[in-house]
Amino acid sequence: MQKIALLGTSADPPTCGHQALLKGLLSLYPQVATWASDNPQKHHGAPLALRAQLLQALVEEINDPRLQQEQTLSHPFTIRTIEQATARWPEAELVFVVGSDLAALIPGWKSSAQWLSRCRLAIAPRQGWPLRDQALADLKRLGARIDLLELQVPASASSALRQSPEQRQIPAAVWTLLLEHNLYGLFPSLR
Ligand SMILES: Nc1ncnc2c1ncn2[C@@H]1O[C@H](COP(=O)(O)OP(=O)(O)OP(=O)(O)O)[C@@H](O)[C@H]1O
Ligand SMILES: O=C(O)c1ccc[n+]([C@@H]2O[C@H](COP(=O)([O-])O)[C@@H](O)[C@H]2O)c1
Repeated sequence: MQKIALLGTSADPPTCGHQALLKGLLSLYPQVATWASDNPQKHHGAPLALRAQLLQALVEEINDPRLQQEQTLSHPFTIRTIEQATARWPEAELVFVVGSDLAALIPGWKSSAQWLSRCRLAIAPRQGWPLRDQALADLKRLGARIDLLELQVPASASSALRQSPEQRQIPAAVWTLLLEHNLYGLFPSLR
């Protein structure tokens, strides 16, 4: 069965961390799908349609035919995303990817045991967020089948960049759009 890695992101904004993660996934999986979504536990800095555009710019910059932006998978709740992905690729083995910062939170997500039974869960290391044995044990108790990914991803975080945008931590094509739309207070005098 062909594996498809699925990476949902708030893309608020996409960072060099997302870029490295997507490229790393392309080195591990034959196909990678990404989308911008709302996170039910967060307030976002830009509207979803604009965040989807930012992510599209990153996907185009990476420019690999095995990477696609699948906005149809976008839903705040992963259970719905997995249902959509199963309908989209009924023959594939789905691999839902998260950074290690989310590992301990997944048991609190809507219907997590239900969607974990329908895909594999891949966890990428996130600097500053060591994967705790307790988090792994809790996920396994819920039935998760887990892949621990050996990837090097820079420590960039969208929340920090919303507070203080830093060009070297944002992919070039995304930066161009941030300037164009004056996002995240890049030009305070125009706010
Ligand atoms: N630098 C990074 N290293 C590893 N994983 C990352 C990194 N940045 C994002 N991810 C992962 O990518 C997915 C999407 O992350 P998201 O778009 O929420 O970015 P974020 O930087 O965590 O945002 P925020 O700072 O606003 O919480 C999550 O699974 C997250 O763990
Ligand atoms: O299903 C949930 O309850 C749930 C709670 C928080 C986040 N998610 C999903 O997890 C993915 C990563 O979210 P984020 O905000 O870290 O980019 C994204 O696809 C969200 O829709 C899902």
